[in-house]
Amino acid sequence: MEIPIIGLASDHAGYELKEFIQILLNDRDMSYINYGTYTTDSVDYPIYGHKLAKAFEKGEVSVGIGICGSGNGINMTLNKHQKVRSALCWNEEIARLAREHNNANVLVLPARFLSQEEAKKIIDIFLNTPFKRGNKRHQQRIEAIPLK
Ligand SMILES: O=C(CO)[C@H](O)[C@H](O)[C@H](O)COP(=O)(O)O
Repeated sequence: MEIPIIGLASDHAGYELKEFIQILLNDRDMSYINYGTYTTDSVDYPIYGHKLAKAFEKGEVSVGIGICGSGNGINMTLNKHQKVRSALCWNEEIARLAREHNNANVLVLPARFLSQEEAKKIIDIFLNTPFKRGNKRHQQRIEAIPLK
């Protein structure tokens, strides 16, 4: 089984949650690369969303976690990239569906609207739920997303 390398990216609003996530991943001996931001100074989320998406497209990481205040800005940025299916998840059920139905490869968290404990549960669901690979309708819909 492929051991995932997780790419992390956030703006200033997501910095603290990203720090927490790194502790969580360290505790679990999981590999990750942090693409910034590296301080709480105000920055623009597109810079970090594009960094994470490019790393994903180059194969440096096989799954991503993006974070900003509401989640919307970094999610919009990530989804501009053809190979990325980024899902904004604010509870466990949305995270489970993002994997089972959408085969999302990047999880986006809204840092200003989640506790660390909620984020931890969402991350666990996202990383451990498989796509319903044999399901024709979900597969067809995913294949129809990219612009031809
Ligand atoms: O893109 C966003 C909103 O859709 C993110 O939540 C940003 O983190 C947020 O806009 C940052 O806000 P700030 O007032 O500059 O801290």
